Amino acid sequence: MLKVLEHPLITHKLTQMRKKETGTKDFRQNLDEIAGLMAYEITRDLPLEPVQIETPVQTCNTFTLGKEIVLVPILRAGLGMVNGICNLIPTVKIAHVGLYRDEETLEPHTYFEKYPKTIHDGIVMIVDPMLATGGSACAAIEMVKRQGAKNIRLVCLVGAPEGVAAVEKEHPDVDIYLAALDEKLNEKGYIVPGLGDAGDRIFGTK
Ligand SMILES: O=P(O)(O)OC[C@H]1O[C@H](OP(=O)(O)OP(=O)(O)O)[C@H](O)[C@@H]1O
Ligand SMILES: O=c1cc[nH]c(=O)[nH]1
Ligand SMILES: [Mg+2]
Repeated sequence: MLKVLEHPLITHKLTQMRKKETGTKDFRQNLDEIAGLMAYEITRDLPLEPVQIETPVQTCNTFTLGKEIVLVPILRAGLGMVNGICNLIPTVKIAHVGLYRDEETLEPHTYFEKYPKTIHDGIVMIVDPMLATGGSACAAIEMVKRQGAKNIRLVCLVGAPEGVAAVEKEHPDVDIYLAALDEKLNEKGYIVPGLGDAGDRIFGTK
């Protein structure tokens, strides 16, 4: 399932990020804010479990979140989405998946992985601003599946049709959430119109 989260605040903030003159500080801040807004939409269907509590007035039958949520940022750029989501769901556990895309072959390479023990039982949200060829996302999904994860959502800011198709083909069980579905990839594998290299813009490495 692909869902493009169309919301005026998300669109406005993404436009600020796309502008080439936007510097590191504003790029990071807008990414942070969009990640929070996306998390609000994506968590609408989270399972709740019944609890009985005491209010100052009387006994109350109500609900709390029933499942642990595991956030999986794909390093580096995915780190830029962690704070915004943590602000909304402070109890999330955080895994880390280190992947970089070879600039020539566009193939993903793994350099780090670390997971909470309960990942197999949680609702897993893999986050990365960019879904280009889909190679990195598919590799991250395979990595969390190897840890036993079953309930997996992929949350990206900007996606290319090629990346969406790759994830849908290899992992039809994974729901994909985007803030925008762009036109295509260029000859270097960059998303068009896109926003450039997300990692470099977040961390100021270019
Ligand atoms: O869909 P794909 O074709 O795999 O491309 C997308 C990946 O490329 C970027 O990471 P990059 O390799 O630049 O690493 P970085 O986050 O460390 O900059 C981006 O953050 C994704 O992880
Ligand atoms: O457009 C793109 C494609 C891959 N990675 C990025 O950071 N940007
Ligand atoms: Mg990069």
